[in-house]
Amino acid sequence: MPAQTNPQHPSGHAEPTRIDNLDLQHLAWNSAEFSADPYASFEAARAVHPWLAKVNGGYVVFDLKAIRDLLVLDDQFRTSFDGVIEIMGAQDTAWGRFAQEQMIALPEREHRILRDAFAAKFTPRNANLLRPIMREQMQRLLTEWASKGQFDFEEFASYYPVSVMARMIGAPLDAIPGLRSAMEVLGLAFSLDSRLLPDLDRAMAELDAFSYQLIAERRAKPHARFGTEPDLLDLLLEAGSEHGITDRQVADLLIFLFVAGYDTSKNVLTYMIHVLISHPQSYQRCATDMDYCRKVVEETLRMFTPAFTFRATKEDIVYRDVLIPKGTMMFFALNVAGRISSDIAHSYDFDPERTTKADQRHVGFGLGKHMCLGQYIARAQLQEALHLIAQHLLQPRESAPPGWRPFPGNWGIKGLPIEFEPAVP
Ligand code: HEM
Repeated sequence: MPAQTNPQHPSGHAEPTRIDNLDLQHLAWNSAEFSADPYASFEAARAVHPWLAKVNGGYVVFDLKAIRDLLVLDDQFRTSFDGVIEIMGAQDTAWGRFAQEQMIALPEREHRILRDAFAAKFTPRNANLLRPIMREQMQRLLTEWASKGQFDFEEFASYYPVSVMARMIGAPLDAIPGLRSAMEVLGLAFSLDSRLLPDLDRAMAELDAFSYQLIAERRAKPHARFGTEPDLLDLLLEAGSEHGITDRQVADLLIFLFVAGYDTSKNVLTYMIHVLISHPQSYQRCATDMDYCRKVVEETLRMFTPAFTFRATKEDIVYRDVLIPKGTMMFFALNVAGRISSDIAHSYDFDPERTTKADQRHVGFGLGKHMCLGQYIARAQLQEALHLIAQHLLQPRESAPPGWRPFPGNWGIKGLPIEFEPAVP
């Protein structure tokens, strides 16, 4: 990144200020108040510095442009879960092993081998081929739930990503409740509460047994579940054999796909309905206009995404006029960047028809070499779900105010009780 020109300095360039010498707002983000409204605190931080604040253990970048500039510097950052494992005291546990060996945490070379092996299976085309499965699973859920006239939308939404993923890899449908419970436990891991460790380890043991059994059965009978057409598990096993990837790694990838797609998709879907309830005309249009559903999904992801991410600097970095020394932990607040942005007009307004320049695109799926592998699947899932939900749950309204999940972690709505008129079949 070029340093800024500074007419006060003899060289004509700004002398960068070390990040630890900056006057920054400290964000205490581990509180219920913060989770319910992080925007007020980030706006207060922005009044002190345009793109940086301080948090326990490091610094947080919250401005969209700064995130877009920094998160692509793959050679200068490394993903680091060491701190998380230490805080949790999870060094020799099943969850600790998984957290350190999951795809996103792997050292550069191992990550590249896995990513290169599997990326070709996660194309927009392959995601589109999965749309019938997505529609079928959402239709099943609606048939079961819609006649109730009221339910907790978050609970309803939680069955969708896990059942789509189960179908994508040909897992038996009776595995879904167990998988969902395991995901609920694992989703809490990044709230960094070490009392959760025994539960995390139990969930890992169940997921391990499930994945190894599925792999063994599939090896014995390739393409077993859907006749002659390979499903996602067939494709992953095929890619794994070609690239010499072990069963341990394939099992970890399966678990990672469930984990990566569960809370994220559920929380975006829940937030999307929360927003649409206060935009009834948009909601109605989603029932008939699939292209509009696409726009609503993108606008929702700009306004809200559950994920934030973190990296440690591998070397000194100078960005704008700030020196970030080697070994600094940087958090990237993807989840608020679409609103806390000086570049986006009326950033707090929900406007699916807004025009967005390329350098203002949301970062809900991250950027750089770890950018979400499942992004096309996630988008297709959300679009298909929204289209069907808007057809079946008419005039939804909230019957109680929603709660909020912890902010650092998989943030989002915790409980969204709604009432609605079921569509007459
Ligand atoms: C709306 C739903 C989703 C959101 C918001 C989301 C968000 C993200 C983000 C922000 C990252 C990058 C993390 C980082 O850089 O540290 C990521 C990575 C990843 N996601 Fe997603 N995700 C979603 C759904 C999915 C689904 C459905 C799948 C699987 C089918 C998936 C698979 C992955 C994988 C494998 C990675 C790691 C890629 C790598 O390390 O190379 N995600 N996701």
